[in-house]
Amino acid sequence: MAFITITGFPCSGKSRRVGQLRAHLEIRLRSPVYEGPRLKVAVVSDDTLNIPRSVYGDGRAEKSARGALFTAVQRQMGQDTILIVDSMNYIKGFRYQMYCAAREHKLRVCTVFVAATQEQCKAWNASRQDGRAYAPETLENLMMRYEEPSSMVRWDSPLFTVPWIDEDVPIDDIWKAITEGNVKPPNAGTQAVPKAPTDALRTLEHTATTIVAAIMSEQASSGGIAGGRVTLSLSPTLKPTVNLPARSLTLSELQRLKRQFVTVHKKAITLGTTEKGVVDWSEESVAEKFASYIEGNLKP
Ligand SMILES: Nc1ncnc2c1ncn2[C@@H]1O[C@H](COP(=O)(O)OP(=O)(O)OP(=O)(O)O)[C@@H](O)[C@H]1O
Repeated sequence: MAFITITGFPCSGKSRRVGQLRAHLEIRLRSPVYEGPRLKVAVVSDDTLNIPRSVYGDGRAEKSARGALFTAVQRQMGQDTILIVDSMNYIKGFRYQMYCAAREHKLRVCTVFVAATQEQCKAWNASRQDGRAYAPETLENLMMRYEEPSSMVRWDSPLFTVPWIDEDVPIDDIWKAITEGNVKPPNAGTQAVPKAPTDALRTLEHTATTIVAAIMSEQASSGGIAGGRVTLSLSPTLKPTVNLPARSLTLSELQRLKRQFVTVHKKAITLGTTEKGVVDWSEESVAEKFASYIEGNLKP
């Protein structure tokens, strides 16, 4: 039914906010005036998966913890659940990956940004009594790497920011987003017949490569800066549009985005989300996904 992504600095009070949010949601779902479907509220977090904070000091362990979180999130997504993912979710690409999974499950989505100053997080971390404190250098490092959400990109929106001084979460707005918000279709085009994973992987790689080449050629033919809304003519029938910054783009930055994009989706394909029959790995859909990924990740 709905998927709520929590994001924020380490030790910024995310779990505390999730506690407030969960309590509000349960009260509303039990209220006699609630006439919607029967729903349960579920939370997936580092703690529900027994992931210790120490993984954030070790790249490989962190990566595998993120994989475990994503698998658990995918398993618990469903029409009968309001699922909250209570973790830092500090990587844009990871939030995007979960957003795509939510779309595939036809869920309403929203993001809650738990905002606290670095000093506040450090102070809370230092006085933490639950045995879950971060090592000070890990805390520092995570704050540096943190990629703030933006209401301008599809996968973070609608975005609700809860400053640390606020008493409570903006439950009315969140409730509206998850009960009345738009359910985005898995893709903009037609619902395609699911493809075999090998086909999907080929299309993914090939379409992204073609888009990178098309952007470079568009840029060359417009004198070095394409800028603005650009239509890419990939084939007579496939002409996605993409919004580009008004500056010269380098091949290596586009290739880096391509590699990130392919990695994120490769995971989704090999994890078997294609088998649910609702995922479209057609060229049109991949082109649309990659165009929006580029828009959200290119530096202005
Ligand atoms: N508003 C607040 N006032 C006082 N203490 C707070 C507040 N918010 C959080 N804390 C304290 O900060 C610590 C971390 O809180 P919490 O577990 O909610 O943060 P978190 O962001 O979920 O942490 P983590 O990054 O480890 O998941 C706890 O000891 C908690 O008591």
